Amino acid sequence: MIEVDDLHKAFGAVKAVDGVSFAARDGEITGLLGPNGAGKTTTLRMLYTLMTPDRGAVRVDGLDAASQADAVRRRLGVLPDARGLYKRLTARENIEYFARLHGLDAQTMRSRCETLIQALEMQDIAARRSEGFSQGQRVKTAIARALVHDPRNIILDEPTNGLDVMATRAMRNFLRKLRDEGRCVLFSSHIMQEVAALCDRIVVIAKGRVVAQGTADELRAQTGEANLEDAFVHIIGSGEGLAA
Ligand SMILES: Nc1ncnc2c1ncn2[C@@H]1O[C@H](COP(=O)(O)OP(=O)(O)OP(=O)(O)O)[C@@H](O)[C@H]1O
Repeated sequence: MIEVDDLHKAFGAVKAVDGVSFAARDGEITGLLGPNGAGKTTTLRMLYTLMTPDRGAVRVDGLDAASQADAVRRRLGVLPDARGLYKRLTARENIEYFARLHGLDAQTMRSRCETLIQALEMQDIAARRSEGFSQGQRVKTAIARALVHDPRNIILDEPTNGLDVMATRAMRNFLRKLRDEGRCVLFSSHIMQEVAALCDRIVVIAKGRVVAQGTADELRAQTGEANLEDAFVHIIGSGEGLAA
């Protein structure tokens, strides 16, 4: 469970995040949807303790991210916006390296790696050096790496960015599987169809503020629009920046 209470972050005169509050629950996929520059990445960075908020609080499974940052990090698996891999290492070695950083013993490390390689269908790339990997192969490796310590809460910044149709479908199924295991899955996207297809709850963010939140049905009901695309346009005030 991730709880966000009145987060603020400014860069000089730019108020990137201006009072964001929401909760992402266990056993649900929560989508943070907003146009380019809305403040999604900045919000997520504060959630996974990379950035300190100017104001506000984040709690993960009830733990405060500011005062208990290490415990919070252990409970989080993060796919950040930059998916840097160690290019001299194979996919498996990239994953194992993170397992060691998390202090996993050798047997747990091997079994977690194997489970993730199977679940993400990475058998063909596991022994390949990651230099030259396609975008989809890079994302898979980065996700496996993020989940190696079996976290209860998973944060993904635009996980399907740059993926083709098949890879996007596979990613959606994988996120549903994590949800069905009872985990808390939170991801950002500027693609409304993506969020509509996948999310149990949607948090719509624009200009650093939450402008609506709820299930797809609730958002449609709040706006009086028959379809979700029209509801988003209604909420945000324009369709600009919400790519199809
Ligand atoms: N490190 C930074 N320094 C200065 N301004 C920043 C920084 N990070 C973000 N911003 C600004 O904060 C605002 C929100 O950016 P953010 O990256 O959080 O948006 P986003 O919703 O993730 O957008 P996108 O969909 O384009 O990735 C933007 O105006 C951006 O230019």
